[in-house]
Amino acid sequence: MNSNTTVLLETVNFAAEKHRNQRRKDVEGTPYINHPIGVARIISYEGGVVDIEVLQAALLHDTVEDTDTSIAELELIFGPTVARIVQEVTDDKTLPKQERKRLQVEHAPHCSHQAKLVKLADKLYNLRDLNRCTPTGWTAERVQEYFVWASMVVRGLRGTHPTIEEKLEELFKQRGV
Ligand SMILES: Nc1nc2c(ncn2[C@@H]2O[C@H](COP(=O)(O)OP(=O)(O)O)[C@@H](OP(=O)(O)OP(=O)(O)O)[C@H]2O)c(=O)[nH]1
Repeated sequence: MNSNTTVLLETVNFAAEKHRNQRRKDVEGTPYINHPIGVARIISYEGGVVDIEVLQAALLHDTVEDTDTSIAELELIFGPTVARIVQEVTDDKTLPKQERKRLQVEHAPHCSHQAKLVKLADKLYNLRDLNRCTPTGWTAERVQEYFVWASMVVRGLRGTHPTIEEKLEELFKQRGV
């Protein structure tokens, strides 16, 4: 087995352990790990990106925001580049939600190319998921607001990956955003 395969399996296993007890907000309670795996798959399969550190960061992108994982732990296990990309896509959960959302729009254009790829794929996955089913407790208005906000973040990520951006633009168009 080549070493990239080993590295990716180590990474997905780490993420699965960390997200072990978390579920998505859909009615079926889909295991949370489906999301980071799906984000990495968009970058790899749909985007044709082979940068292993981007794929690792995609698999790990919610571990710091949503579990007990620290950036230092990621740096120790996966190295400084992966840890830095995850840091760039991690929201500060101590801030009020509206402030977090505002900061994502503000920071998007200043992210590294690698972090922009993860952000684009994260948004594409979540928007497709919203089209698939409405999370528990969400109104149609809240879904529409998420589309509008995501379009503002994606605007700041333009010029990163034409194919993934086209797929996002198609979803925004369908929603009249
Ligand atoms: N569409 C969808 N999203 C779900 C589901 N379960 C969990 N989520 C997560 O919910 C977040 C969006 O919900 P919000 O209410 O806007 O944000 P919040 O959870 O941070 O408060 C996204 O996480 P995030 O890391 O905050 O991403 P982002 O909003 O920063 O892009 C998304 O990954 C689901 O079943 N469907």
